[in-house]
Amino acid sequence: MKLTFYKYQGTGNDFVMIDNRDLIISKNDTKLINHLCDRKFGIGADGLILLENPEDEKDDFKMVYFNADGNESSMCGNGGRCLVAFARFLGIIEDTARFTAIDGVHEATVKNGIVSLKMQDVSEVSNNEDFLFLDTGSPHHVIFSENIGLRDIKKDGAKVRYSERYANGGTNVNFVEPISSDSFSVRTYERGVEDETLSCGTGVTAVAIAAYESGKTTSEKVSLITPGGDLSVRFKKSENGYSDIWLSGPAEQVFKGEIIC
Ligand SMILES: N[C@H](CCC[C@H](N)C(=O)O)C(=O)O
Repeated sequence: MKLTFYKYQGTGNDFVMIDNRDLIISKNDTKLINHLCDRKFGIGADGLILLENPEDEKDDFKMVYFNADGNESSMCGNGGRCLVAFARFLGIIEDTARFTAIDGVHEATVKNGIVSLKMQDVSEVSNNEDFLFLDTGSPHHVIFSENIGLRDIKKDGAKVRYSERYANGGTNVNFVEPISSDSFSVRTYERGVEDETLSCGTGVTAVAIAAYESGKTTSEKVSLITPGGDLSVRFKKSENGYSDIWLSGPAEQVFKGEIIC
């Protein structure tokens, strides 16, 4: 089969994007999806995203996300932002979008090359002595630490991800260093990639909320500096938790390609 695909990246988190409105790709083809994401034998990416026709008539499209290991996964924030840019490129939307992903409905806007994605509300944040845990569409373990630039993220992240605490399904792991009262440097180990990625959208969203929850910021708008680029997260704190959460940053098409598979 000759497959047309597009490669997108959002602050260095990169994805194979496929217009699957004709359902050419089966969601059960783990082997194919893993091959397409392989950086030596395939196209290479942190994940693969199918754009499909909406099931809800109020939606513009549907998002199906797979980690590089080929397994369908929980929500991908940077992937959602890239999918909005892809839908705009295909002419499906103009500057606003509404779509459904595995964690529910998302709204998005596109302005001056920046894609802003509304994330699901967060009602529970587990604030422990040396880490916080919350789910922003994907599960995130958040550790505030000094000198994160010196860390071996793959080693330190895998230790947490495969620990007894997360035996049931694992987690993503974020290492965070405060830069100012409203900006933080973040490095992320991603479940399903099983390595450090250059940024993680649900991860920086979790970091922004964890910073507020643990008193490391009093701002409801936070800058997150990742090895792949800068992201911004804004939210509203209420007595029920966190809502009106928006993840903003660039999302770019790198190339279009064809692959025989
Ligand atoms: N690897 C994550 C999903 C993708 C998250 C990340 N790429 C993002 O931008 O949110 C997981 O299995 O929970």
